[in-house]
Amino acid sequence: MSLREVSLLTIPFAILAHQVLRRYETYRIYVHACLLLGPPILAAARLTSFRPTPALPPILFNSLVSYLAALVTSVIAYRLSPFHPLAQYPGPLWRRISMFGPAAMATTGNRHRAFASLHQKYGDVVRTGPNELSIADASFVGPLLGASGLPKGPNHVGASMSDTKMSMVGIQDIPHHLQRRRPWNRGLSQQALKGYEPLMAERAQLLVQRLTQQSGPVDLGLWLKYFAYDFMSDVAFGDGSDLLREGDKANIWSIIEDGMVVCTIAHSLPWLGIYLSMIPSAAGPMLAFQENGRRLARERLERGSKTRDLYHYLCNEDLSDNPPPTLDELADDGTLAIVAGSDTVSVALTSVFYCLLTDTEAHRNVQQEIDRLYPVGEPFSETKHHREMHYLQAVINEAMRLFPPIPLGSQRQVPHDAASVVVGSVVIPPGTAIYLPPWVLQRDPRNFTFPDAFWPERWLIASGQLHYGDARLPSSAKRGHERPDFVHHEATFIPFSAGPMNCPGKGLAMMEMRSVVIALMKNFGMKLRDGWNPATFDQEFKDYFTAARPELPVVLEPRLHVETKAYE
Ligand code: HEM
Repeated sequence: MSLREVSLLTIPFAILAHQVLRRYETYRIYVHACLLLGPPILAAARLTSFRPTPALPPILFNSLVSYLAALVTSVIAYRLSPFHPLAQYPGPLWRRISMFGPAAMATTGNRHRAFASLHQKYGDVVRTGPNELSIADASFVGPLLGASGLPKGPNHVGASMSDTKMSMVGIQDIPHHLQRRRPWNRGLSQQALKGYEPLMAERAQLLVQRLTQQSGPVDLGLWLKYFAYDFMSDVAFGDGSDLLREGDKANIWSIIEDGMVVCTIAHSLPWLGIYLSMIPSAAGPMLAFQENGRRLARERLERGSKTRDLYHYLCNEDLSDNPPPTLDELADDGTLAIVAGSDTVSVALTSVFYCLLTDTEAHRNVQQEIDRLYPVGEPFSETKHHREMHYLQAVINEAMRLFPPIPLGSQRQVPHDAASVVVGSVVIPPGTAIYLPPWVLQRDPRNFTFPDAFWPERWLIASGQLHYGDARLPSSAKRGHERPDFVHHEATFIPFSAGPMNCPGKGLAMMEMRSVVIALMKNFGMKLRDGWNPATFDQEFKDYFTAARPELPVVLEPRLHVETKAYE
Protein backbone atom coordinates (compact mmCIF):
# COMPACT_ATOMS: atom_id res chain seq x y z
CA MET A 1 0.00 0.00 0.00
CA SER A 2 1.65 3.24 -1.11
CA LEU A 3 1.73 6.44 0.90
CA ARG A 4 -0.18 8.07 -1.96
CA GLU A 5 -3.07 5.61 -1.64
CA VAL A 6 -3.15 6.02 2.14
CA SER A 7 -3.12 9.81 1.77
CA LEU A 8 -5.89 9.79 -0.80
CA LEU A 9 -8.09 8.04 1.71
CA THR A 10 -7.15 10.08 4.80
CA ILE A 11 -7.00 13.65 3.45
CA PRO A 12 -10.78 14.05 2.96
CA PHE A 13 -11.33 12.69 6.49
CA ALA A 14 -8.82 15.22 7.85
CA ILE A 15 -10.59 18.12 6.14
CA LEU A 16 -13.93 16.88 7.46
CA ALA A 17 -12.56 16.53 11.02
CA HIS A 18 -11.19 20.08 10.84
CA GLN A 19 -14.66 21.39 9.91
CA VAL A 20 -16.22 19.52 12.85
CA LEU A 21 -13.60 20.81 15.31
CA ARG A 22 -13.97 24.33 13.96
CA ARG A 23 -17.73 24.45 14.21
CA TYR A 24 -18.25 22.63 17.49
CA GLU A 25 -15.43 23.86 19.73
CA THR A 26 -15.31 21.12 22.34
CA TYR A 27 -13.09 20.25 25.27
CA ARG A 28 -14.26 16.62 25.52
CA ILE A 29 -11.14 14.48 25.38
CA TYR A 30 -13.03 11.48 23.97
CA VAL A 31 -14.30 13.65 21.08
CA HIS A 32 -10.73 14.81 20.43
CA ALA A 33 -9.50 11.20 20.56
CA CYS A 34 -12.24 10.03 18.16
CA LEU A 35 -11.55 12.84 15.69
CA LEU A 36 -7.78 12.61 15.88
CA LEU A 37 -7.31 8.85 15.93
CA GLY A 38 -10.57 7.35 14.65
CA PRO A 39 -10.33 8.22 10.92
CA PRO A 40 -6.71 7.06 10.38
CA ILE A 41 -7.38 3.81 12.26
CA LEU A 42 -10.51 3.20 10.20
CA ALA A 43 -8.65 4.05 6.99
CA ALA A 44 -5.86 1.63 7.87
CA ALA A 45 -8.42 -1.07 8.69
CA ARG A 46 -10.23 -0.42 5.42
CA LEU A 47 -6.99 -0.62 3.43
CA THR A 48 -6.15 -4.00 4.99
CA SER A 49 -9.71 -5.19 4.42
CA PHE A 50 -10.30 -5.29 8.20
CA ARG A 51 -7.85 -8.22 8.57
CA PRO A 52 -4.76 -8.38 10.80
CA THR A 53 -1.89 -8.61 8.31
CA PRO A 54 1.85 -7.94 8.73
CA ALA A 55 1.30 -4.85 6.56
CA LEU A 56 -1.03 -3.31 9.14
CA PRO A 57 1.57 -1.52 11.37
CA PRO A 58 3.28 0.39 8.51
CA ILE A 59 -0.09 1.21 6.92
CA LEU A 60 -1.42 2.41 10.27
CA PHE A 61 1.70 4.53 10.78
CA ASN A 62 1.43 6.05 7.29
CA SER A 63 -2.25 6.61 7.78
CA LEU A 64 -1.73 8.43 11.11
CA VAL A 65 1.09 10.59 9.78
CA SER A 66 -0.67 11.57 6.58
CA TYR A 67 -3.96 12.19 8.39
CA LEU A 68 -2.44 14.41 11.09
CA ALA A 69 -0.28 16.25 8.53
CA ALA A 70 -3.38 16.89 6.42
CA LEU A 71 -5.33 18.04 9.46
CA VAL A 72 -2.59 20.47 10.56
CA THR A 73 -2.22 21.75 6.97
CA SER A 74 -5.97 22.25 6.68
CA VAL A 75 -6.07 24.17 9.99
CA ILE A 76 -3.12 26.41 9.11
CA ALA A 77 -4.29 27.02 5.54
CA TYR A 78 -7.74 28.00 6.77
CA ARG A 79 -6.41 30.29 9.51
CA LEU A 80 -4.21 32.10 6.98
CA SER A 81 -6.82 32.14 4.23
CA PRO A 82 -9.05 35.05 3.29
CA PHE A 83 -12.02 32.80 4.21
CA HIS A 84 -11.24 32.94 7.92
CA PRO A 85 -13.78 35.27 9.59
CA LEU A 86 -10.93 37.27 11.21
CA ALA A 87 -8.89 37.47 7.99
CA GLN A 88 -9.46 41.22 7.66
CA TYR A 89 -7.85 42.00 11.02
CA PRO A 90 -4.11 42.63 11.11
CA GLY A 91 -1.73 40.74 13.36
CA PRO A 92 1.55 38.83 13.20
CA LEU A 93 1.57 35.68 11.08
CA TRP A 94 2.62 33.40 13.94
CA ARG A 95 -0.32 34.54 16.06
CA ARG A 96 -2.76 33.85 13.22
CA ILE A 97 -1.52 30.27 12.89
CA SER A 98 -1.73 28.89 16.41
CA MET A 99 -2.01 29.71 20.12
CA PHE A 100 1.15 27.73 20.91
CA GLY A 101 3.34 30.77 20.22
CA PRO A 102 1.23 33.18 22.33
CA ALA A 103 1.14 30.58 25.16
CA ALA A 104 4.94 30.28 25.08
CA MET A 105 5.37 34.06 25.09
CA ALA A 106 2.92 34.35 28.01
CA THR A 107 5.40 32.43 30.18
CA THR A 108 7.75 35.44 30.02
CA GLY A 109 5.15 37.53 31.90
CA ASN A 110 5.34 40.18 29.20
CA ARG A 111 1.99 39.62 27.49
CA HIS A 112 0.79 43.11 28.41
CA ARG A 113 3.83 44.77 26.86
CA ALA A 114 3.53 42.53 23.79
CA PHE A 115 -0.11 43.60 23.38
CA ALA A 116 0.87 47.28 23.70
CA SER A 117 3.51 46.84 20.96
CA LEU A 118 1.02 45.01 18.74
CA HIS A 119 -1.48 47.85 19.05
CA GLN A 120 1.23 50.38 18.28
CA LYS A 121 2.14 48.49 15.15
CA TYR A 122 -1.23 47.26 13.86
CA GLY A 123 -3.83 49.71 15.24
CA ASP A 124 -6.84 49.44 17.53
CA VAL A 125 -8.07 46.00 16.50
CA VAL A 126 -5.40 43.31 16.39
CA ARG A 127 -5.70 39.59 15.72
CA THR A 128 -3.71 38.23 18.66
CA GLY A 129 -4.56 34.58 18.03
CA PRO A 130 -6.27 32.49 15.36
CA ASN A 131 -9.66 33.25 16.94
CA GLU A 132 -8.72 36.08 19.30
CA LEU A 133 -8.80 39.86 18.99
CA SER A 134 -7.42 42.55 21.24
CA ILE A 135 -9.26 45.85 21.00
CA ALA A 136 -7.82 49.14 22.26
CA ASP A 137 -10.71 51.42 21.35
CA ALA A 138 -12.70 53.16 24.09
CA SER A 139 -15.99 52.86 22.19
CA PHE A 140 -15.95 49.06 22.67
CA VAL A 141 -16.00 49.11 26.47
CA GLY A 142 -19.77 49.62 26.79
CA PRO A 143 -20.92 47.28 24.01
CA LEU A 144 -18.61 44.42 25.04
CA LEU A 145 -18.60 44.71 28.86
CA GLY A 146 -21.81 46.64 29.57
CA ALA A 147 -25.33 45.48 30.42
CA SER A 148 -25.89 43.83 27.02
CA GLY A 149 -22.28 42.75 26.77
CA LEU A 150 -20.68 39.44 26.00
CA PRO A 151 -20.20 36.35 28.16
CA LYS A 152 -16.85 35.42 29.65
CA GLY A 153 -14.16 34.04 27.37
CA PRO A 154 -12.84 30.48 27.21
CA ASN A 155 -9.59 31.27 29.03
CA HIS A 156 -11.02 30.34 32.45
CA VAL A 157 -11.75 26.83 31.16
CA GLY A 158 -8.01 26.28 30.92
CA ALA A 159 -7.32 27.85 34.30
CA SER A 160 -10.05 25.76 35.95
CA MET A 161 -8.82 22.63 34.13
CA SER A 162 -12.47 21.87 33.43
CA ASP A 163 -15.30 23.27 31.34
CA THR A 164 -17.96 22.00 33.73
CA LYS A 165 -16.49 22.41 37.21
CA MET A 166 -15.31 25.96 37.72
CA SER A 167 -15.57 28.94 40.01
CA MET A 168 -18.11 31.64 39.23
CA VAL A 169 -15.63 33.88 37.41
CA GLY A 170 -15.38 31.57 34.40
CA ILE A 171 -19.01 30.58 33.83
CA GLN A 172 -19.84 31.41 30.23
CA ASP A 173 -23.60 30.91 30.33
CA ILE A 174 -24.85 34.37 31.34
CA PRO A 175 -28.05 33.39 33.27
CA HIS A 176 -26.08 30.71 35.17
CA HIS A 177 -23.29 33.19 35.86
CA LEU A 178 -25.69 35.80 37.20
CA GLN A 179 -27.41 33.23 39.41
CA ARG A 180 -24.04 32.18 40.93
CA ARG A 181 -23.08 35.85 41.22
CA ARG A 182 -26.02 36.96 43.41
CA PRO A 183 -24.64 35.75 46.77
CA TRP A 184 -21.29 37.37 45.96
CA ASN A 185 -23.09 40.68 45.43
CA ARG A 186 -24.79 40.32 48.83
CA GLY A 187 -21.57 39.25 50.57
CA LEU A 188 -19.65 42.21 49.14
CA SER A 189 -22.41 44.84 49.47
CA GLN A 190 -21.88 48.06 51.43
CA GLN A 191 -23.91 46.57 54.29
CA ALA A 192 -21.75 43.43 54.42
CA LEU A 193 -18.57 45.55 54.27
CA LYS A 194 -19.56 47.25 57.51
CA GLY A 195 -19.37 43.83 59.14
CA TYR A 196 -15.83 43.32 57.80
CA GLU A 197 -14.49 46.63 59.19
CA PRO A 198 -13.48 45.24 62.62
CA LEU A 199 -11.54 42.44 60.87
CA MET A 200 -9.83 45.09 58.76
CA ALA A 201 -8.91 47.17 61.81
CA GLU A 202 -7.47 44.18 63.62
CA ARG A 203 -5.36 42.97 60.70
CA ALA A 204 -4.09 46.47 59.86
CA GLN A 205 -3.12 46.92 63.51
CA LEU A 206 -1.25 43.64 63.41
CA LEU A 207 0.53 44.69 60.22
CA VAL A 208 1.70 47.90 61.90
CA GLN A 209 2.83 45.97 64.95
CA ARG A 210 4.77 43.36 62.92
CA LEU A 211 6.46 46.05 60.85
CA THR A 212 7.45 47.91 64.00
CA GLN A 213 9.26 44.76 65.12
CA GLN A 214 11.38 44.54 61.95
CA SER A 215 14.83 46.07 61.78
CA GLY A 216 16.46 47.39 58.62
CA PRO A 217 14.76 47.62 55.21
CA VAL A 218 11.68 45.43 54.67
CA ASP A 219 10.19 44.06 51.49
CA LEU A 220 6.93 45.94 51.87
CA GLY A 221 5.36 43.99 48.98
CA LEU A 222 5.87 40.74 50.93
CA TRP A 223 4.19 42.10 54.05
CA LEU A 224 1.31 43.38 51.95
CA LYS A 225 0.89 39.87 50.52
CA TYR A 226 0.76 38.41 54.03
CA PHE A 227 -1.71 41.04 55.11
CA ALA A 228 -3.99 40.65 52.06
CA TYR A 229 -4.06 36.85 52.35
CA ASP A 230 -4.84 36.90 56.09
CA PHE A 231 -7.50 39.55 55.69
CA MET A 232 -9.17 37.76 52.79
CA SER A 233 -9.18 34.51 54.81
CA ASP A 234 -10.88 36.42 57.64
CA VAL A 235 -13.46 37.93 55.29
CA ALA A 236 -14.16 34.82 53.25
CA PHE A 237 -13.87 32.06 55.84
CA GLY A 238 -13.95 33.86 59.18
CA ASP A 239 -10.44 32.57 59.97
CA GLY A 240 -7.86 30.20 58.60
CA SER A 241 -4.60 32.06 58.06
CA ASP A 242 -1.99 33.86 60.11
CA LEU A 243 0.91 34.67 57.80
CA LEU A 244 1.51 38.01 59.51
CA ARG A 245 2.38 36.28 62.79
CA GLU A 246 3.80 33.00 61.57
CA GLY A 247 5.30 33.80 58.16
CA ASP A 248 4.57 31.77 55.04
CA LYS A 249 5.67 28.35 56.36
CA ALA A 250 3.40 26.46 53.96
CA ASN A 251 4.67 28.49 50.97
CA ILE A 252 1.15 29.67 50.19
CA TRP A 253 2.35 32.56 48.06
CA SER A 254 4.69 30.36 46.01
CA ILE A 255 1.75 28.03 45.42
CA ILE A 256 -0.40 30.94 44.23
CA GLU A 257 2.32 32.49 42.07
CA ASP A 258 3.49 29.22 40.49
CA GLY A 259 -0.16 28.30 39.87
CA MET A 260 -0.77 31.63 38.14
CA VAL A 261 2.12 31.03 35.71
CA VAL A 262 0.63 27.69 34.62
CA CYS A 263 -2.82 29.33 34.51
CA THR A 264 -1.51 31.92 32.05
CA ILE A 265 -0.40 29.17 29.67
CA ALA A 266 -3.73 27.38 30.06
CA HIS A 267 -5.53 30.68 29.40
CA SER A 268 -4.09 30.66 25.88
CA LEU A 269 -4.70 26.93 25.36
CA PRO A 270 -7.86 26.06 27.32
CA TRP A 271 -7.86 22.43 26.14
CA LEU A 272 -4.35 22.03 27.54
CA GLY A 273 -5.65 22.81 31.04
CA ILE A 274 -8.10 19.93 30.70
CA TYR A 275 -5.43 17.56 29.41
CA LEU A 276 -3.08 18.63 32.21
CA SER A 277 -5.70 17.75 34.80
CA MET A 278 -5.11 14.10 33.75
CA ILE A 279 -1.38 14.37 34.44
CA PRO A 280 -1.01 15.41 38.08
CA SER A 281 2.80 15.67 37.83
CA ALA A 282 2.51 18.25 35.03
CA ALA A 283 -0.39 20.14 36.60
CA GLY A 284 1.23 20.17 40.05
CA PRO A 285 1.35 23.95 40.63
CA MET A 286 -2.20 24.47 39.39
CA LEU A 287 -3.64 21.55 41.36
CA ALA A 288 -1.88 22.72 44.53
CA PHE A 289 -3.20 26.21 43.95
CA GLN A 290 -6.79 25.02 43.47
CA GLU A 291 -6.54 22.60 46.37
CA ASN A 292 -5.43 25.40 48.70
CA GLY A 293 -8.62 27.38 48.01
CA ARG A 294 -10.84 24.30 48.21
CA ARG A 295 -9.22 23.27 51.51
CA LEU A 296 -9.93 26.65 53.09
CA ALA A 297 -13.55 26.49 51.87
CA ARG A 298 -14.01 22.90 53.12
CA GLU A 299 -12.54 23.74 56.54
CA ARG A 300 -14.86 26.72 56.81
CA LEU A 301 -17.88 24.59 55.87
CA GLU A 302 -16.91 22.00 58.50
CA ARG A 303 -16.40 24.70 61.16
CA GLY A 304 -19.75 26.28 60.33
CA SER A 305 -20.59 29.93 60.52
CA LYS A 306 -19.11 31.86 63.47
CA THR A 307 -19.53 35.33 61.99
CA ARG A 308 -21.24 36.88 58.98
CA ASP A 309 -18.30 36.12 56.70
CA LEU A 310 -18.47 35.93 52.89
CA TYR A 311 -19.29 32.22 53.04
CA HIS A 312 -22.28 33.08 55.22
CA TYR A 313 -23.70 34.71 52.08
CA LEU A 314 -22.29 32.21 49.57
CA CYS A 315 -24.00 29.42 51.52
CA ASN A 316 -27.26 31.43 51.40
CA GLU A 317 -27.39 31.43 55.20
CA ASP A 318 -28.81 34.96 55.00
CA LEU A 319 -31.78 33.75 52.92
CA SER A 320 -33.64 31.09 54.85
CA ASP A 321 -35.74 30.07 51.81
CA ASN A 322 -32.80 29.44 49.48
CA PRO A 323 -31.00 26.10 49.65
CA PRO A 324 -27.17 26.29 49.78
CA PRO A 325 -25.25 25.69 46.56
CA THR A 326 -23.51 22.34 46.12
CA LEU A 327 -20.36 21.61 48.12
CA ASP A 328 -18.39 21.45 44.86
CA GLU A 329 -19.52 24.93 43.86
CA LEU A 330 -18.65 26.31 47.28
CA ALA A 331 -15.24 24.65 47.21
CA ASP A 332 -14.49 25.98 43.69
CA ASP A 333 -15.39 29.49 44.80
CA GLY A 334 -12.85 29.23 47.67
CA THR A 335 -9.97 29.52 45.18
CA LEU A 336 -11.72 32.48 43.56
CA ALA A 337 -12.17 34.28 46.88
CA ILE A 338 -8.53 33.91 47.82
CA VAL A 339 -6.96 34.78 44.48
CA ALA A 340 -9.45 37.45 43.43
CA GLY A 341 -9.37 39.03 46.86
CA SER A 342 -5.75 38.84 47.95
CA ASP A 343 -3.45 38.68 44.92
CA THR A 344 -5.08 41.69 43.23
CA VAL A 345 -5.21 43.87 46.36
CA SER A 346 -1.61 43.17 47.35
CA VAL A 347 -0.45 44.06 43.81
CA ALA A 348 -2.48 47.26 43.84
CA LEU A 349 -1.23 48.28 47.29
CA THR A 350 2.39 47.57 46.36
CA SER A 351 1.98 49.78 43.27
CA VAL A 352 0.40 52.54 45.38
CA PHE A 353 3.40 52.59 47.74
CA TYR A 354 5.85 52.36 44.85
CA CYS A 355 4.21 55.36 43.16
CA LEU A 356 4.12 57.37 46.40
CA LEU A 357 7.71 56.63 47.30
CA THR A 358 8.91 57.77 43.89
CA ASP A 359 6.95 61.05 43.96
CA THR A 360 7.91 63.27 46.89
CA GLU A 361 5.09 65.77 46.39
CA ALA A 362 2.34 63.17 46.11
CA HIS A 363 3.79 61.47 49.20
CA ARG A 364 3.69 64.76 51.10
CA ASN A 365 0.11 65.49 49.96
CA VAL A 366 -1.17 62.11 51.14
CA GLN A 367 0.72 62.47 54.41
CA GLN A 368 -0.88 65.87 55.02
CA GLU A 369 -4.34 64.51 54.23
CA ILE A 370 -3.83 61.64 56.69
CA ASP A 371 -2.36 63.86 59.42
CA ARG A 372 -5.27 66.30 59.04
CA LEU A 373 -8.04 63.70 59.23
CA TYR A 374 -6.30 61.26 61.57
CA PRO A 375 -4.57 63.39 64.23
CA VAL A 376 -3.15 61.65 67.31
CA GLY A 377 -6.07 60.02 69.08
CA GLU A 378 -8.15 59.39 65.96
CA PRO A 379 -7.89 55.66 65.26
CA PHE A 380 -6.70 54.84 61.74
CA SER A 381 -9.39 52.16 61.55
CA GLU A 382 -12.10 54.86 61.45
CA THR A 383 -13.52 54.65 57.91
CA LYS A 384 -15.84 57.65 58.11
CA HIS A 385 -13.08 59.98 56.81
CA HIS A 386 -12.43 57.84 53.72
CA ARG A 387 -14.85 59.76 51.57
CA GLU A 388 -13.03 63.02 52.32
CA MET A 389 -9.67 61.65 51.23
CA HIS A 390 -9.71 62.92 47.67
CA TYR A 391 -5.97 63.00 47.18
CA LEU A 392 -5.52 59.46 48.49
CA GLN A 393 -8.31 58.27 46.20
CA ALA A 394 -6.59 60.01 43.28
CA VAL A 395 -3.32 58.25 44.16
CA ILE A 396 -4.98 54.83 44.33
CA ASN A 397 -6.75 55.37 40.99
CA GLU A 398 -3.58 56.61 39.38
CA ALA A 399 -1.51 53.66 40.61
CA MET A 400 -4.14 51.25 39.20
CA ARG A 401 -4.27 53.19 35.94
CA LEU A 402 -0.53 52.72 35.44
CA PHE A 403 -0.32 49.25 36.99
CA PRO A 404 -3.67 47.48 36.59
CA PRO A 405 -3.49 44.33 38.76
CA ILE A 406 -5.06 42.32 35.91
CA PRO A 407 -3.14 43.90 33.04
CA LEU A 408 -5.05 42.31 30.15
CA GLY A 409 -8.42 42.33 31.92
CA SER A 410 -11.04 39.66 31.66
CA GLN A 411 -11.61 37.89 28.36
CA ARG A 412 -14.99 37.87 26.65
CA GLN A 413 -16.29 35.75 23.75
CA VAL A 414 -18.99 36.04 21.09
CA PRO A 415 -20.86 32.74 21.60
CA HIS A 416 -20.47 30.19 18.81
CA ASP A 417 -24.21 30.03 18.26
CA ALA A 418 -24.84 33.81 18.35
CA ALA A 419 -24.84 36.40 15.60
CA SER A 420 -21.77 38.52 14.91
CA VAL A 421 -21.37 41.55 17.15
CA VAL A 422 -21.07 44.81 15.28
CA VAL A 423 -19.55 47.90 16.89
CA GLY A 424 -19.12 50.80 14.48
CA SER A 425 -17.48 49.34 11.40
CA VAL A 426 -15.98 46.38 13.27
CA VAL A 427 -17.69 43.00 12.90
CA ILE A 428 -16.75 40.40 15.50
CA PRO A 429 -17.80 36.96 14.30
CA PRO A 430 -19.15 34.13 16.52
CA GLY A 431 -16.49 32.19 18.42
CA THR A 432 -14.10 35.15 18.68
CA ALA A 433 -12.42 35.68 22.07
CA ILE A 434 -11.73 39.32 22.88
CA TYR A 435 -9.49 41.29 25.21
CA LEU A 436 -9.96 44.96 26.08
CA PRO A 437 -6.59 45.34 27.81
CA PRO A 438 -6.52 47.94 30.62
CA TRP A 439 -2.73 48.10 30.38
CA VAL A 440 -3.08 49.43 26.82
CA LEU A 441 -6.29 51.50 27.14
CA GLN A 442 -5.17 53.19 30.35
CA ARG A 443 -1.79 54.22 28.93
CA ASP A 444 -3.17 55.51 25.63
CA PRO A 445 -2.55 59.26 25.00
CA ARG A 446 -6.00 59.44 23.37
CA ASN A 447 -7.51 58.53 26.74
CA PHE A 448 -5.21 60.26 29.24
CA THR A 449 -2.87 63.27 29.00
CA PHE A 450 0.70 62.36 30.06
CA PRO A 451 -0.30 58.69 29.85
CA ASP A 452 2.93 57.19 31.18
CA ALA A 453 3.34 59.59 34.10
CA PHE A 454 2.16 59.11 37.67
CA TRP A 455 0.04 62.23 38.02
CA PRO A 456 -2.72 61.89 40.66
CA GLU A 457 -3.78 65.50 40.02
CA ARG A 458 -5.52 64.36 36.81
CA TRP A 459 -8.29 62.76 38.93
CA LEU A 460 -8.86 65.99 40.89
CA ILE A 461 -8.98 68.02 37.67
CA ALA A 462 -11.44 65.57 36.13
CA SER A 463 -13.76 65.76 39.15
CA GLY A 464 -13.65 69.56 39.16
CA GLN A 465 -11.72 69.85 42.45
CA LEU A 466 -8.62 71.35 40.88
CA HIS A 467 -8.19 73.75 37.98
CA TYR A 468 -5.95 72.35 35.25
CA GLY A 469 -4.05 75.64 35.00
CA ASP A 470 -3.20 75.52 38.72
CA ALA A 471 -2.19 71.87 38.87
CA ARG A 472 1.44 70.84 39.06
CA LEU A 473 2.45 68.86 36.00
CA PRO A 474 4.25 65.52 36.12
CA SER A 475 8.02 65.81 36.21
CA SER A 476 8.21 64.21 32.75
CA ALA A 477 6.23 67.13 31.21
CA LYS A 478 8.41 69.43 29.16
CA ARG A 479 9.13 72.68 31.00
CA GLY A 480 8.25 75.92 29.25
CA HIS A 481 5.89 74.22 26.82
CA GLU A 482 2.20 75.04 26.70
CA ARG A 483 0.01 72.65 28.62
CA PRO A 484 -1.41 70.05 26.25
CA ASP A 485 -5.20 69.67 26.13
CA PHE A 486 -6.45 67.83 29.18
CA VAL A 487 -7.78 64.41 28.19
CA HIS A 488 -9.40 62.13 30.73
CA HIS A 489 -11.49 59.36 29.23
CA GLU A 490 -12.66 57.70 32.41
CA ALA A 491 -14.71 55.03 30.64
CA THR A 492 -11.38 53.43 29.70
CA PHE A 493 -10.29 53.19 33.33
CA ILE A 494 -11.28 49.56 33.87
CA PRO A 495 -8.98 47.91 36.45
CA PHE A 496 -12.12 46.35 37.96
CA SER A 497 -13.62 45.73 34.50
CA ALA A 498 -17.12 47.08 33.83
CA GLY A 499 -20.75 46.01 33.54
CA PRO A 500 -22.76 43.37 35.40
CA MET A 501 -19.93 40.82 35.39
CA ASN A 502 -17.31 43.26 36.69
CA CYS A 503 -15.47 42.87 40.00
CA PRO A 504 -17.94 42.64 42.90
CA GLY A 505 -15.04 43.16 45.34
CA LYS A 506 -14.30 46.74 44.27
CA GLY A 507 -15.80 48.28 47.43
CA LEU A 508 -13.93 45.88 49.70
CA ALA A 509 -10.67 46.43 47.80
CA MET A 510 -11.02 50.20 48.06
CA MET A 511 -11.76 50.07 51.78
CA GLU A 512 -8.78 47.77 52.29
CA MET A 513 -6.37 49.90 50.28
CA ARG A 514 -7.36 53.16 51.95
CA SER A 515 -7.18 51.60 55.42
CA VAL A 516 -3.73 50.10 54.87
CA VAL A 517 -2.23 53.29 53.42
CA ILE A 518 -3.66 55.29 56.32
CA ALA A 519 -2.47 52.75 58.91
CA LEU A 520 1.07 52.63 57.55
CA MET A 521 1.55 56.31 56.79
CA LYS A 522 0.05 57.39 60.08
CA ASN A 523 2.58 55.24 61.89
CA PHE A 524 5.71 55.25 59.72
CA GLY A 525 7.82 57.60 57.70
CA MET A 526 8.94 55.66 54.63
CA LYS A 527 11.56 55.80 51.94
CA LEU A 528 12.94 53.41 49.36
CA ARG A 529 16.16 51.62 50.32
CA ASP A 530 19.22 53.54 49.12
CA GLY A 531 20.75 51.96 46.06
CA TRP A 532 17.57 50.25 44.85
CA ASN A 533 16.76 51.23 41.29
CA PRO A 534 13.08 52.27 41.09
CA ALA A 535 13.00 51.49 37.35
CA THR A 536 13.14 47.82 38.39
CA PHE A 537 9.52 47.98 39.46
CA ASP A 538 8.21 49.02 36.06
CA GLN A 539 10.47 46.56 34.24
CA GLU A 540 9.67 43.65 36.52
CA PHE A 541 5.90 44.22 36.71
CA LYS A 542 4.79 40.98 35.02
CA ASP A 543 1.49 39.72 33.72
CA TYR A 544 0.57 36.23 34.86
CA PHE A 545 -3.16 37.01 34.57
CA THR A 546 -2.82 38.85 37.87
CA ALA A 547 0.37 40.84 37.98
CA ALA A 548 3.58 39.63 39.59
CA ARG A 549 5.69 42.41 41.02
CA PRO A 550 9.27 42.66 42.22
CA GLU A 551 10.25 43.30 45.82
CA LEU A 552 9.70 46.80 47.19
CA PRO A 553 12.54 47.43 49.66
CA VAL A 554 11.45 50.15 52.05
CA VAL A 555 13.05 51.72 55.11
CA LEU A 556 10.43 52.46 57.79
CA GLU A 557 10.89 55.13 60.39
CA PRO A 558 8.33 54.86 63.23
CA ARG A 559 6.58 58.18 63.77
CA LEU A 560 6.25 59.48 67.32
CA HIS A 561 2.77 58.23 68.01
CA VAL A 562 2.99 54.64 66.68
CA GLU A 563 -0.17 52.81 67.69
CA THR A 564 1.24 49.73 69.32
CA LYS A 565 -1.84 48.14 70.80
CA ALA A 566 -0.96 44.48 70.50
CA TYR A 567 -3.18 41.71 69.19
CA GLU A 568 -1.27 38.67 70.39
C1 HEM B 1 -7.53 45.98 43.52
C2 HEM B 1 -8.22 44.90 43.70
C3 HEM B 1 -9.01 44.17 42.65
C4 HEM B 1 -8.98 44.28 41.28
C5 HEM B 1 -8.12 45.20 40.45
C6 HEM B 1 -9.94 43.35 40.76
C7 HEM B 1 -10.20 43.16 39.41
C8 HEM B 1 -11.10 42.25 38.92
C9 HEM B 1 -11.38 42.05 37.52
C10 HEM B 1 -10.74 42.81 36.38
C11 HEM B 1 -12.29 41.06 37.43
C12 HEM B 1 -12.88 40.47 36.15
C13 HEM B 1 -14.28 41.00 35.96
C14 HEM B 1 -14.86 40.66 34.61
O1 HEM B 1 -14.78 39.49 34.20
O2 HEM B 1 -15.37 41.55 33.93
C15 HEM B 1 -12.61 40.64 38.77
C16 HEM B 1 -13.53 39.65 39.08
C17 HEM B 1 -13.83 39.28 40.35
N1 HEM B 1 -13.32 39.80 41.52
FE1 HEM B 1 -12.02 41.32 41.67
N2 HEM B 1 -10.53 42.69 41.81
C18 HEM B 1 -10.00 43.17 42.98
C19 HEM B 1 -10.34 42.80 44.26
C20 HEM B 1 -11.31 41.88 44.60
C21 HEM B 1 -11.70 41.56 45.94
C22 HEM B 1 -11.16 42.19 47.22
C23 HEM B 1 -12.63 40.58 45.84
C24 HEM B 1 -13.31 39.93 47.01
C25 HEM B 1 -13.50 38.68 47.13
C26 HEM B 1 -12.84 40.29 44.43
C27 HEM B 1 -13.69 39.35 43.91
C28 HEM B 1 -13.91 39.14 42.57
C29 HEM B 1 -14.82 38.14 42.06
C30 HEM B 1 -15.68 37.21 42.88
C31 HEM B 1 -14.77 38.23 40.67
C32 HEM B 1 -15.57 37.42 39.66
C33 HEM B 1 -16.74 38.28 39.19
C34 HEM B 1 -17.62 37.65 38.15
O3 HEM B 1 -17.16 36.81 37.37
O4 HEM B 1 -18.81 37.99 38.10
N3 HEM B 1 -12.01 41.11 43.70
N4 HEM B 1 -11.88 41.38 39.66
